Amino acid sequence: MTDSKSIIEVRELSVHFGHGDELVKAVDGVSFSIAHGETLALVGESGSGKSISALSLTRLAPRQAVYAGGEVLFGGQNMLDLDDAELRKIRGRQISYIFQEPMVSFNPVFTIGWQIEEALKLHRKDVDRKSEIARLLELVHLPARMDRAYPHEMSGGQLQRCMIAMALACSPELLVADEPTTALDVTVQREILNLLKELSDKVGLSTLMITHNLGIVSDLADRVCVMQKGMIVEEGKTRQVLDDPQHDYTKQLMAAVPRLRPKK
Ligand SMILES: Nc1ncnc2c1ncn2[C@@H]1O[C@H](COP(=O)(O)OP(=O)(O)OP(=O)(O)O)[C@@H](O)[C@H]1O
Repeated sequence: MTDSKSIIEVRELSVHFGHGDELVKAVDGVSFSIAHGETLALVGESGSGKSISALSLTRLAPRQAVYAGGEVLFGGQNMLDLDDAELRKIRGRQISYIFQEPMVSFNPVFTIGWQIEEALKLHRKDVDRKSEIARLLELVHLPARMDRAYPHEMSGGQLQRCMIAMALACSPELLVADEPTTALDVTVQREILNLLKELSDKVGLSTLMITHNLGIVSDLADRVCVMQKGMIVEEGKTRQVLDDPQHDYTKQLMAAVPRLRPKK
């Protein structure tokens, strides 16, 4: 069981690829938990195991991955023990993902409204779908008429808003956002981050945010786990980790952030 404050608890998770000389310990004994309404950031350089950790929460890591040990406790069950049918009920409905590239997450031949409606049909048969689509678009600050637009008619920022609306369509308990703004230009990034912050306050969503951007961590995360080579090397409240990093690797990440203002 998870402790009562945690929505999800990852214990000693290990995920490997390959074997023998080619064994890659993508995730190597990782433990973390996320409380209700909390935003936890996983940070670390490329290849440190952030995405594989996040995908493993619902056993979505690539087919070749071997879940070599540990547990992912959610709703009193170990996700790694569930069968595909049980996992499908949780994915999208209780745990939703948003990814870096919104364009690849939408089907180009259907309108945005149609695609949100399909998510509602699948998971929330009880709602009035038309008004729910309008409510979701409004939640992400898009006009309701955007439901008739096709993905190619939207800007990158608008599409990422739609992606968030779609992720929220099933009122998930946990949102996993994997580099959600990396593909966007800087001003649009800021708008999307503000929206995610607003939603986490308004909807009380728990969020796992994956990023290599410490600016995002500073603005959005309550707590942060720093990953290096598949392991968590430092963990703590965001301010504490950013203001007083203990591990050399965290210090290096901090030093790599470009400064706009010269140090006094
Ligand atoms: N399909 C795969 N086959 C083999 N190895 C893989 C596969 N997917 C990921 N890996 C390896 O697992 C390790 C962790 O990858 P992961 O994508 O989790 O890193 P990351 O920290 O999210 O990096 P990035 O920020 O670049 O996405 C890397 O060494 C990567 O090469």
